[in-house]
Amino acid sequence: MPMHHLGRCGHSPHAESVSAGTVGGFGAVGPSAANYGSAVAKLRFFFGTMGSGKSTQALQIHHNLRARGLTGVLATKLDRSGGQVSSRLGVAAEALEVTPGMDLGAVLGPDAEGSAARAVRRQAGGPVTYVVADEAQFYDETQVEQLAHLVDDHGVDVYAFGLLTSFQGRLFPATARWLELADERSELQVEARCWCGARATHNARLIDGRQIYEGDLLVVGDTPPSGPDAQTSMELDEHRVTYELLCRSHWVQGRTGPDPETHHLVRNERIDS
Ligand SMILES: Nc1ncnc2c1ncn2[C@@H]1O[C@H](COP(=O)(O)OP(=O)(O)O)[C@@H](O)[C@H]1O
Ligand SMILES: Cc1cn([C@H]2C[C@H](O)[C@@H](COP(=O)(O)O)O2)c(=O)[nH]c1=O
Repeated sequence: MPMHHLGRCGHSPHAESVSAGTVGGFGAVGPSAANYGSAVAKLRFFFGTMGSGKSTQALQIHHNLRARGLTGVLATKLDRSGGQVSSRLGVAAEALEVTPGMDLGAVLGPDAEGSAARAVRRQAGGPVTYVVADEAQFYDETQVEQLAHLVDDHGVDVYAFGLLTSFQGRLFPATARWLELADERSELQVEARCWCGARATHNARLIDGRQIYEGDLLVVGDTPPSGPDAQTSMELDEHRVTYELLCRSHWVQGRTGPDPETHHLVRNERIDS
């Protein structure tokens, strides 16, 4: 029997499924009577900086599951290339575009009805038994909870890939929710590097080449070398937005490169205040 058909105690998760909407909710303390889905399925959260290989690994996992005949979807939200998961290694694949407020239980669940659910099942090649979710930091917190319900109630395996912290050095709200709910949390093993050679732990946002610490949380953009010249480089109010990977020390200092003249501190008062 394929792995995804085994529920807890060997029961089929589909036979004992309970609609996501009926579960007590994550605010409730202690296990819910309805939480008796698959013992095998897990909510996995993989995190790293930009350029740490998240999309590459998401594509690999989806490819390997598909290659063994498992039916599931690749999903993304606000990917740079729109409607697909794209890796800087050059691989890309069509993906379900998760939009704000989209009810993932209603779209991905085994009992889901309607044209969106049918389209998803067509893309999955059958009932959704796994979800590979890229750009997971952009999901609504409610959507993270909906995916956790799919794991517990329907035995759907979820593999989520996202950033830990924003350009402000704070957890994304969705990331906090992934960390709170995940069965497994893993840091990506490919070490992105700061210009100084240390492991990059922070994502800096640069406006016209200068690091900033305040602004909108979500601004789709890219890292050099593709960033500055790429079509995907983001223009915001006629300013060029790029991202740079830095070690904590250089992120705090606002030092985005070796030359103190051109890679100088712009404002570090935010972190001290
Ligand atoms: N030409 C290349 N040769 C080998 N690896 C590359 C090349 N270009 C990019 N990469 C790898 O791709 C990684 C970025 O992968 P990607 O999946 O796009 O990252 P993320 O989704 O985390 O932003 C880089 O850390 C680097 O290891
Ligand atoms: C740090 C940070 C990043 N973003 C955006 C920029 C990119 O579009 C994505 C991350 O993509 P990747 O696949 O991990 O390279 O997130 C943002 O909106 N806000 C931020 O603080």
